[in-house]
Order: sequence, then C-alpha cells, then structure tokens
Amino acid sequence: MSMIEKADIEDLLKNIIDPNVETDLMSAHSVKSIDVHGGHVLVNIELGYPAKSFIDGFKLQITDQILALEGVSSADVNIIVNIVTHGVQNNLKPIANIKNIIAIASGKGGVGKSTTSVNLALALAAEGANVGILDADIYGPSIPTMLGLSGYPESQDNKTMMPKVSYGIQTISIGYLIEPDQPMIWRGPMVTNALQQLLNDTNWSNVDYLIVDLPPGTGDIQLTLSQQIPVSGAVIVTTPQDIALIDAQRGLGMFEKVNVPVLGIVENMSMHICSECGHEEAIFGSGGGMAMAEKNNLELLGSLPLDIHIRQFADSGRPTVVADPNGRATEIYKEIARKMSAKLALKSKDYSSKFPNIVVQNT
Ligand SMILES: Nc1ncnc2c1ncn2[C@@H]1O[C@H](COP(=O)(O)OP(=O)(O)OP(=O)(O)O)[C@@H](O)[C@H]1O
Repeated sequence: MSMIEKADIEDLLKNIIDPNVETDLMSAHSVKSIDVHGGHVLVNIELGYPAKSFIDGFKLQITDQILALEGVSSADVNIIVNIVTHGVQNNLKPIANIKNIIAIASGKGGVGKSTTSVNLALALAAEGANVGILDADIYGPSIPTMLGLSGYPESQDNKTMMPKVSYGIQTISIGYLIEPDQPMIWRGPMVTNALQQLLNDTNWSNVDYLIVDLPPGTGDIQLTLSQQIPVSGAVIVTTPQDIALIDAQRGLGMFEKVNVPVLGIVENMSMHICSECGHEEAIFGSGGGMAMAEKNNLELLGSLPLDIHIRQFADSGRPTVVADPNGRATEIYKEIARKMSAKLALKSKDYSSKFPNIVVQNT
C-alpha cells in the first residue's frame, strides 16, 4: 500500500467545492491545517460564515473522500466557524459591538425587501450567528409587526436604548418610538439623524451581522446612508418584473458609487405555487434576477416563490423561518443567508490576497 502524503490531501481538497462560496476549500483559504501520521489524516477547516445546518453533511462528504484515498486508514475532519469583522467603505468608523453591517435594498417598494430582511436575519441566527436588525425604513417601519414587537425600548441609563429582542434577534426601529398612526413628515436630514441615532444609541450586544432594512428607492436618503453607515456589503432584492429590475439596477449603481460591495441578488416572488393544485406560474415573469446577476457579474443568491404562507407568517409576527423551520422556503432563506455571509468572508480574503508580495532583494 502506498504512503499517503500531505500533498495528496491538498490535491483532494483543491477539488472539493464549498457550495456556499462556490470555490474549492484550498482557494477559499478554509483549510487551517493538514496532519498526516502514517495512514491517519487530520484536517482542520475554518469557515468564515455561520453554517449550522450545512457543517455535518459537508464534514461527512470530506471524510468519505479522504477515506477513499489509497493509504488512508482513518480520517478526522474538524470544521469550526469564525466570523470576523470585514472592511467597510471609505474607512468609516466601526460601530461598537457590531462586527458587520449588511444593507438590504430594493429599487422600488413592495418587492418584499422587509420580509426578506427579517427571514434572512432569522436564517443567519438559525445557522449560528448573533444577529441584529436595524429598520431603516423610517417612513414605513414594518420590522416590529413582522417580529411581533411593540412598545418603547428600555433604557438603563436614560441615554441609550436596549434593543428589543424577538426570536433571539436584537432589533431597533423608529416604529418603537412613534405611535402607529402618527404620520412621518420628516425631511431628509431629520431622517438621516434619526437613523444615525437608532444605530449609535442602541446598546447592541456582540452582533456578528446587523441587517439594515433600507427604505425602497435610491434617493438622497439612501445615498447619504450608504455613505455614512459603515457597511460591509449589500444585497439587492427584486422581483422578476422588468420595472422592478430597472429600479434594482439603480440600487446596484448606488452601492458601486459608494464602494460598498454588492454580495448578490435575491429574486422574490419569482414563481407562484398554487396552494390548491401545486401548479407553478411565473406571475411576475421569469429569469429576470438571473439575467440581472449575469449582466452585473454578480451572484443570484436565491429565488423565493410567491407563497401565501410567506405573507401570512410575516403578517402574524412569526416569519417563515421560525414558523416553518423545516419547510422549503426556510431552506432557501438559510441557503441565501449562508451564501451572502460566505461571499462577505471571501471578499475580505480576496482583498487581503490583493496586497502585493513584498520581495526584499539583497544587492
Ligand atoms: N415571497 C412572498 N410571497 C408572498 N408574499 C410576500 C412574499 N414576500 C413578501 N410578501 C408580502 O408582500 C408584501 C410586501 O412585502 P414587504 O413589506 O416585505 O415589501 P417591501 O419591499 O419591504 O416594501 P416597502 O419597503 O415598500 O415597505 C407583504 O404583505 C409581504 O407579506
């Protein structure tokens, strides 16, 4: 029997693709160590994104492939998760106790941006991350309703607010501070101030990802926000309709302008599945999200169906990911959450690998 060597294991790991980053384990810099003693192989892997529902299956897949190599008698594969802080645009100052801010944006209203934000936040939490949501939709805050929360946030020092917590998610929203039927007639600068206060005056606790549910559109407010809040990445939610796509394209342009990397596109309401007969119908067209992703060299992170349960769960304050944890839609939300956070983890590695090698020459 031939002896197994570390290089053989490296070769194997170069051919195992992590589906969340869509890159092999070696190129993604996920392999921290490989030890080979006789026929025993020990591999330590570190993922930069939460992946509770994925790790066991992936570990088994890697172990089986190592065991199938000639000369291997036993294999141990350890996978740990380490979520770190990633870079932000224009060297803005990080917010205390928040590692990464991800903005969720849409070009136009009503495409399901808030529903997607809430479910992605819950999906990140289900995958093992500490998560917060900042409801930046000052004119139409919907996060409190979707998470079944209301009432004024508590304050322990009369200066800062405690986030209101639901299903383990820390949240803050202007909706907690105003009466539900109070009209919001603020001008741009007031809104920007209110938002900065919500972000900075909340006692966040050890947040890995703060999801910011931005207002729809790409006006001055969104632009100012994306210039003032230290955002690590953005996700664009769109429906497959042409008009929504045109607006979403503008959203993309806005983030490019302020140097915030767009992590990908989520297509919402992409297919209607009839609750009576199961028939699938592309009410808002089909393939639009994919076409847009391809055109902009971005990834379509996933597509959610137009599903009456998604609306009913969100309206009742118990979004899909908590109401139906084993359902297909939850699986899609978790997959998108993993891909989006994996993309973020990979981007900063890309960035660090772009630094030139410094060669010191002895003359
Ligand atoms: N995939 C889906 N299937 C069925 N209903 C959905 C889906 N996504 C969102 N909805 C419903 O569509 C409506 C609009 O969703 P939501 O409030 O999330 O949109 P939005 O883009 O945040 O809107 P706005 O920013 O204009 O307030 C809600 O009633 C929501 O429950």
